[in-house]
Formats: sequence, C-alpha cells, structure tokens
Amino acid sequence: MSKMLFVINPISGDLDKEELAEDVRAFCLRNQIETDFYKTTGEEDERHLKQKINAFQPDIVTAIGGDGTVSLVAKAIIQSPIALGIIPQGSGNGLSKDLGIPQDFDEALHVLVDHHIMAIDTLDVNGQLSIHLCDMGFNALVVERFCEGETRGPGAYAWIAMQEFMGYTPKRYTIMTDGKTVFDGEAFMIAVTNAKAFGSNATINPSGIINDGEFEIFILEPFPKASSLGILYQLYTDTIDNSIYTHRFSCRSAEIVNHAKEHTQIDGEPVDLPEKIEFKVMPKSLRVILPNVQE
Ligand SMILES: Nc1ncnc2c1ncn2[C@@H]1O[C@H](COP(=O)(O)OP(=O)(O)OP(=O)(O)O)[C@@H](O)[C@H]1O
Repeated sequence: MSKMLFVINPISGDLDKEELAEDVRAFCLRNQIETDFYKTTGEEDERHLKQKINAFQPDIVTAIGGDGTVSLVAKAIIQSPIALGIIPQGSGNGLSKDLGIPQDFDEALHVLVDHHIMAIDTLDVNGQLSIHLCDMGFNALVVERFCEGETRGPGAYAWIAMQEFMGYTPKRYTIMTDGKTVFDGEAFMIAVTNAKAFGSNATINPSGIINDGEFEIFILEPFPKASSLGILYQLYTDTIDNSIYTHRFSCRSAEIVNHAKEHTQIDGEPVDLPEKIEFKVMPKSLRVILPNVQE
C-alpha cells in the first residue's frame, strides 16, 4: 500500500478547500492509499512538515495549493526518493502548468494513481531552493505587492501589474556565466529559470528543458512604453525570442550583481538577497509525479 501525505494551504488562490480534503480522503480510501494531511499555517511550515514526513514516511507528498505550497513541499523532499505530487489550487500554479499537470482538481487527483515519475533539475540560489523561477525587477515587485495585499487570485496579480507598470524604472545588473561577463546594463526584469513560463502563461523561455542539466537567464531590456502591447503579445504567443529587447543565456552556474538590490522573488515568494547572487543547477534533484501521456 502506498503512503501519501497531502499538504493543504487553506488560503491559496482564495479557494475554500474544506470539501477538497474530504474528496481526497475518499479517493485514497477507494485506491487503498494510506493517507495523512498537513495543513499549512504560514508559520514555520518547513520545519513542521519535515517532522511530519519523518514520522509518516510517505512515498509521495502532494501539495494542494499554489506555487508557494509546491515550493514548501519541494524544500522538504529535495534530493530524496520521495516524489512530489501537485494538485494546483493557487493563483498562478506556474510549475504545474509547465509540467503539464491538469489544472482541474479531479483530473489532478487521478494523476496520483496513474503517473510516471521524472527527476527534474532545480536551482540553488544563494543557498535557497528554486524549483520554477527566480526573477528580479518588475515581476518581483508585483509579486511582493501581491503578497502584501489581502486579495489573492490571478485578477489581483494583473491589477497590481497594471498599477505598477507606468512608474517602473529599470535597474542595472551585471551577469557572469562561466567566469565571463555576458551582460552589464539596465533591465526591466531578469529571470533565472529551468522552466518555460510564468503561472500567468507568459512564456519567457519557450525552448527550456526542465531536466537537461542547464538553466536559462532571460533578460528583458528597457523598452519604450509604446512597445509594451507588442511584448505582451509575444509573451503570450511563445514568440518572445523575436523581440529586439530580449536575450537569453543557457548555463550551469552564474553570478548576477543586482546593483540596486532590486526586488527579487523565488517561486512566487519575495526574498531578500545580497547584491551578488550565485546560481547553480542541481541536476535531477527533485522527483515529480507527472501524468501518463497517451500515445
Ligand atoms: N494558514 C495560512 N494562513 C496564512 N497564510 C498562509 C497559510 N498557509 C500558508 N500561507 C502562506 O501562503 C503562501 C503560499 O501561497 P501559495 O503560493 O501556495 O498560493 P497563492 O499565492 O494563492 O498561489 P500562487 O503562488 O500559485 O500564485 C505563503 O506565503 C505562506 O506563508
């Protein structure tokens, strides 16, 4: 009998999850899965979750929440044989979309019993784990405002982005990969990622491969306001590589000097990092549950 621990974030995505827990319990009973639950509190969840995992010894730990909840679970099981399941219930659900995990609750639940497991690369960002996307600049500022606000959900994120856009000033960054400076200048945002897209489906890394042992650094340089609709269009049609304002580098390690100590976020959570930030790929360090693809 397999053992699954479900980590439920009661506030993510502004969605009520009381009934979901009952559905999960019934589903596991039908499928002869031994089940336990951990409800996040927002306080010391990583420590408490690790204790729970030690005591219960699950084969799979499934996050029922948004990117922050997925990241919490990943931190607790990284470099271990335990696999990560995802039932998306957040505002953005970025990693689950990138991995092709169904966004519908019942379908995502079904994946837990009909799946394959893939080991994906993750990133070490100055000693902190990133499983999806770390960025600095405009998006990180929006993420910070979003986290400070009372309202969750994708609408709130889009509203904050619109409010912040007009007044945003690009900042200076220096990027070094493999000991060479590859960029030194101002940028609207810099993203460091293994994945293809944000939870909003804005695609910054269309050819990114999540288990190729490399990550990408995406740079969006300052652009005239008149070009913003064109850039938005390119972001949502997988054609951002056609923009004259973007660059991308693939590498295994990098250092970014964030001269202005501009806002930075990792997997949907604002972080306070020093001016010099070091990035290292951790190849195949996280086992994730993926849907079985029909041939
Ligand atoms: N019981 C709780 N009360 C208040 N905050 C909580 C609680 N449990 C978790 N949190 C907070 O929820 C945040 C993570 O939310 P999560 O990212 O999963 O959902 P989301 O923000 O709605 O969606 P997404 O990240 O996909 O946009 C963390 O900041 C965490 O501290």
